[in-house]
Amino acid sequence: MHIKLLPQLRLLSPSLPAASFASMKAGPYIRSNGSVPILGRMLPFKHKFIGFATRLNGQTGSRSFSTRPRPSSSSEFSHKSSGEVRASKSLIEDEAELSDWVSELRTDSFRGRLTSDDEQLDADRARNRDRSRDRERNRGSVKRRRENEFDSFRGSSRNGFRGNSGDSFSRNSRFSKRFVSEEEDNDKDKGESYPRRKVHGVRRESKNVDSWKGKRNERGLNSRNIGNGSRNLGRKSNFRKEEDDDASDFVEERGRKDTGIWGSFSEEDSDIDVEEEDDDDGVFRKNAVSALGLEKGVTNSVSPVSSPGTSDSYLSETRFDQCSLSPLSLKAIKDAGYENMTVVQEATLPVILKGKDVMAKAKTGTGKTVAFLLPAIEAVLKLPPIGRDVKLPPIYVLVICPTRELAGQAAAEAKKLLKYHPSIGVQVVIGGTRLALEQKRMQANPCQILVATPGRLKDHIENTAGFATKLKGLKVLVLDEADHLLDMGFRKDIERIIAAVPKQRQTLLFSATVPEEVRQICHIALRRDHEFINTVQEGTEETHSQVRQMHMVAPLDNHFPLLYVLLKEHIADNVDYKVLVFCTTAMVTKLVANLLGELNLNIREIHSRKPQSYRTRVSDEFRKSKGLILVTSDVSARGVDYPDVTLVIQVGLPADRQQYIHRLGRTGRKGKEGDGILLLAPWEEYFLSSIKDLPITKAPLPLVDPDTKKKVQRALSNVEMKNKESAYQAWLGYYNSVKNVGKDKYRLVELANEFSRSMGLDNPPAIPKLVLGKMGLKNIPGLRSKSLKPVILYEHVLLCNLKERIPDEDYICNLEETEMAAKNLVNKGYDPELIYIRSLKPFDLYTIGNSVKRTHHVLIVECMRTGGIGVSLTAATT
Ligand SMILES: Nc1ncnc2c1ncn2[C@@H]1O[C@H](COP(=O)(O)OP(=O)(O)OP(=O)(O)O)[C@@H](O)[C@H]1O
Repeated sequence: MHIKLLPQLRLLSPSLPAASFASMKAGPYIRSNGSVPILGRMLPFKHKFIGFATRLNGQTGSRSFSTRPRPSSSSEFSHKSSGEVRASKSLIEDEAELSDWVSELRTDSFRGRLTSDDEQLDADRARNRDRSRDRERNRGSVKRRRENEFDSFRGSSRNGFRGNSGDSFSRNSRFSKRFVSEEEDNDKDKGESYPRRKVHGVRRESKNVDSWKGKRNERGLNSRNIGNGSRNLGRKSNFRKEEDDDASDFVEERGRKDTGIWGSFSEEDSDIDVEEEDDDDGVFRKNAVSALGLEKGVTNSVSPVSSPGTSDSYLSETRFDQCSLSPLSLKAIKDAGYENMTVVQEATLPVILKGKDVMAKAKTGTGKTVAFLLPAIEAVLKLPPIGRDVKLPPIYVLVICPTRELAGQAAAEAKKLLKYHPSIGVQVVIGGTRLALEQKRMQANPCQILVATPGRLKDHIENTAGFATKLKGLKVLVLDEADHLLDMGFRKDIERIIAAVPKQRQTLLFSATVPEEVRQICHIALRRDHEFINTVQEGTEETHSQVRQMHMVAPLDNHFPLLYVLLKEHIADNVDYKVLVFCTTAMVTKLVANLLGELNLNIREIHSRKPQSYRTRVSDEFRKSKGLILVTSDVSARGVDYPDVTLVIQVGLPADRQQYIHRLGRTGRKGKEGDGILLLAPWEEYFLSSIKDLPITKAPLPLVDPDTKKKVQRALSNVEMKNKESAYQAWLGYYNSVKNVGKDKYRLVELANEFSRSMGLDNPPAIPKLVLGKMGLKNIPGLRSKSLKPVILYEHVLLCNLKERIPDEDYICNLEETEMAAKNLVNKGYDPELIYIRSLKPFDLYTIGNSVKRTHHVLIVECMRTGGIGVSLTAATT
């Protein structure tokens, strides 16, 4: 059920059609302490306030709270065997943007001390030293004996290793290894550490790199030639495979049959001996059809590009001007400073220009955005101009990105490429901004290309007049970070969006990771004859070999001091340091940022609970800066292109293997060097099995001296109690959703309380009963619970000067923040039925209601301008 707040409908209750409220139950009459008099004073008319708490039959219970992407209902997560949890889209990740200051819930504040464990720390150090020594002994041929791996890691940065990496990459790019030969794969199967290849080129230019590579070789991992390989110059060796497809509802809707086309095409298929064929676009492909014995019923092609998977080179030898692009596009490309195509661009451009659907996989930071934007722009250029009399000019290209930052970035790249095509307009629609503003902007400006986040796009489809009609002219649909968008968290929105665009269209799916599950369901979006262009050779690393990856395992209560030491060490070694610290949830991010700020590090923080304007500002600043640390949740995990990031630290479990790879991919972009550290607690170590094919090595823990420990303790005691409480609750919610940890609730609570102690708290903070219920943690020993009161959110237009006169339990927001505040409160465990919004603008309230209803099912809105009475908006759309 979807109730619109039309101006005429402002007066609720008796006059509303009974059917509209059939599923609602009148809630308690809510009086807010003191709020009515204040509002009454502000308004020249008599003010009444009636609240209607509505309840959606059966839905309340099913909407479980989680700090993780979306609720903990088991159906909404797909668990991987290794214990990974494929996180669904978070309420807080992108759709639920939350006002920072609104999170100031009153709580009993108490500060504790940091419990440290020197003995454990020392034991860890000793163990790691031993392990390190063993490794050293085994190494034998390593020229420079290192005191320990951590020092070596630091040393490599000191030696200026990073400096010339970019060059080495462009020099060696070529068509590195395009295809793994049988010989190489056999080597791999035998566990040989270094594939023998008939290749030319440089292995590594830096000694440090060599030493790292040596380490990898010892581990039997895929150390490889870098930036070189068999030079099939001017050629591309792909192979093609087609197979039978089954029907799928969605594809039938699009008028074609499709199936889990990837299902039977395993990664080992790339070992198949193939025969080369010259394609008409000048691209050599290796046709695997006959070799695969799949001639019958073959429907799609899979084209691992032969070289890039084994090369860390991101540039190909092909120049943009060798491709049939419009002269004005070429001019813009030149202005952007791009001359040669990147490998993924070279591989995909000819295929996309031919109009084919493409799913492309290419490593992080290798130019996928241009790879899909450029041919999409060319497609628009080929279309006949729209007559002036057309009232609703179509949107031709729709790019969907999972986060706002990414959407903004893609739009900026599109604008660069459109520099000399002024008649083609790019617009962005993302959450956290006013729907009405976006509506106006789209009306007033050309919008042939639209970049959007899924939730807001769905909002426009449902609520913006004429928008659905404009989408009917769509020619190209792009899903950036496609695996994430097709994951459970976004799936419903994406399906709804796909249903709203024409079946006859070109679809492009791009990502650095394409797990098997996504291959199975990509037919939701793609045509049966699409091509899978994989520039990451199957069976080889999905990460860049010039990024050194390490993990450290330490008890939870050592994590904060260790993080501090790691950052200090890195800063000391890198004048131009630029670090990303990934935390598990938004509230943990906030806590860590507070702590590091207290420790006088140059910190910025970004997560979904920050207002969009703040996020944009911080993101822009970090892009341009050096000497800065960005503490972040997963809003920065994918796609965000921050140049020259020197170190990525991941604290705690990443949501899954893909997320680990994407987070790590914020460094090592465009062939640059970088470092990655994963900091885990001992009980999180199991995660390593899901990334065991990646060249990640265990590093001994750096020394944390007693002074440093005390310093961190002091800093922790300065962090506000409410931040610790929020972090504790968020931490509990996150790990509760992680199958391996959350399955044993008793153990989970023990660990959460360990986390609480690591923040310096003697007693764990109390958690709202409602939240505990939703997390399935009622009556688990070790938890403390509390009840919550109703809350009223005030739109601040008239009340901003009266903040101090508003009772404590109420909040003042501007209009965007009202929505965020509501979500924030729900995330904190407030019952949505006890959240009330007061505002003066019926239209905007309508907008808020419709946005919020996606995730929260009840908001009660009071329309005072007309002296109206409360109107209930419900989240139910069915
Ligand atoms: N042909 C090119 N030559 C040089 N630089 C390029 C070229 N194409 C793109 N770039 C630059 O490469 C950088 C990385 O590009 P982009 O962000 O599209 O990578 P990506 O593959 O999408 O990464 P991720 O997987 O993290 O999303 C950007 O700064 C972009 O401007």
